Amino acid sequence: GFLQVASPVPQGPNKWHEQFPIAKGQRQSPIDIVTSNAKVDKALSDNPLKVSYSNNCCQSVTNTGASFQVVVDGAGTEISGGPLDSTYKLVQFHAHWGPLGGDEGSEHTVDGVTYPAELHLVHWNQKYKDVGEAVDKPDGLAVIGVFFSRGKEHAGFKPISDLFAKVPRKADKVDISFNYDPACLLPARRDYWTYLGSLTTPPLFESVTWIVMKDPVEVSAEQLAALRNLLWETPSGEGQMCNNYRPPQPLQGRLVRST
Ligand SMILES: CNS(=O)(=O)c1c(F)c(F)c(SCCO)c(F)c1F
Ligand SMILES: [Zn+2]
Repeated sequence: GFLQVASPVPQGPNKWHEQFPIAKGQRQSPIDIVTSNAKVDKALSDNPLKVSYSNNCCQSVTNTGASFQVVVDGAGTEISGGPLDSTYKLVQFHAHWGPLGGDEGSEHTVDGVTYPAELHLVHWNQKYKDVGEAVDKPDGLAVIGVFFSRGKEHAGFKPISDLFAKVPRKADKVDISFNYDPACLLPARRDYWTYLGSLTTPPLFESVTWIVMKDPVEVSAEQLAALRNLLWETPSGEGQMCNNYRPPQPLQGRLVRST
């Protein structure tokens, strides 16, 4: 369960509204993506999503106490096009996952189907001076979500998943000394669903243009298990970090568009 700094007992997602009323807002995330209700929007293909990351942008991996976070030096890590009206820069990526060996763990679901984990590549709108200014603006952030399915090892994710054992505790941090291009984590087919939503962890700001890739990428059972080398505080003391996902929230009449 999630930790709320204010109270000694961990407050799960169904209690967040007490401290963050926006939890019951009109554009909360994640959602269940009902594929038959998604509307193909030609404008998305007419102006394709452009992902141009550099391969020396990743600086370090840290344990945030809620996930791992690969911190990125935003230089040359831009996305634009598709649903975006401006250029956004990558600031970090992290993931959400479920219990050992289980099939739940993703935040978004597709026609009710869950995946064992979901990667989030977080970008901020360059019209703002920094991510701190962007984080609570309606067009402040763009998050690319990538579903992880259990299968063959993901060679591109291995250099990162091998680092989790080096950051077992909150605030542990290890530098990334090798070249790494986060674009290797994207599926080959770049089709996606997009909708207006929010952060999925407190403060739950309604500031995210979501871009959820349709195709999952395969990672091995061992790579999913490596996520549990990360530890966090549980009611009975330190334990394996898992189930750090928020379940789907009411769509509130929003339109989900599709390429
Ligand atoms: C989408 N996943 S999330 O809500 O859990 C999430 C997160 F965990 C982050 F740390 C950040 S960084 C914000 C400025 O630092 C973020 F934008 C997020 F959207
Ligand atoms: Zn996330």
